[in-house]
Amino acid sequence: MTGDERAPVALVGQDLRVSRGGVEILRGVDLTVHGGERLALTGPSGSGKTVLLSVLSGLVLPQSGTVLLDGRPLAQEPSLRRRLGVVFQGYGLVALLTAAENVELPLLAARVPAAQARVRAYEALESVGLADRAEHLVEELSGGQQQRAAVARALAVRPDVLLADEPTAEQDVGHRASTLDAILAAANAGTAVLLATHDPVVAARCDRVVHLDAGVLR
Ligand SMILES: Nc1ncnc2c1ncn2[C@@H]1O[C@H](COP(=O)(O)OP(=O)(O)OP(=O)(O)O)[C@@H](O)[C@H]1O
Repeated sequence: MTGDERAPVALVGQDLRVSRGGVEILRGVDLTVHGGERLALTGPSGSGKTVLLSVLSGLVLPQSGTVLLDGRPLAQEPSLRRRLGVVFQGYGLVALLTAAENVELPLLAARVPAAQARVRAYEALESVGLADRAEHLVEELSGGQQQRAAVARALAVRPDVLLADEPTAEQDVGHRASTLDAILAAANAGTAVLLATHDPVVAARCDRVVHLDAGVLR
């Protein structure tokens, strides 16, 4: 035991439906990602991958359907969202904080002691090759570095579920491989990993691939 293993739990989406402006974006999606599993979500641009990840993360409420984490409904228990790590396309980093401070934020919110939060932040930044930029402000980082900082922030919380939208899209080939290694390694500790991707290299490294087509999962 490394001390990081945890009982794997599943994230389940049941009959998820989302409409915007009269257009159906998700048309009854059922999806389960199991603890320890690496699942790739593919599909053409506009097929609904980002919307599906937003719903599964609890950030967007579906018109109907349910998201369950460990059998409990996310919509009714918002605190469950602390057990999720998310990497979205805008990254959501705080520009006037350093990379390390950004990674520490959710740890401090989870009442991890400050010294421990710092160690975990550096470990996570190291895992995505960003330790040498840890003390730089986000606004001083390149787009690809910001993306890796967002990945580090999601990994540092040791989430039950990691939801990531194109988490290596801004990386060169070398950093794509190492960032993907760090993300996929989370599954070894029991994290359920769900990656939306257009990249066949990323999909090929996952255990399972599901395909979204015009809001329907195939
Ligand atoms: N807030 C919104 N209002 C209206 N339409 C939306 C909204 N958000 C998303 N959409 C539409 O929903 C569809 C799915 O969008 P989404 O971003 O989930 O696609 P995607 O599969 O992630 O695409 P990409 O691969 O290009 O990132 C698109 O047609 C998009 O225009």
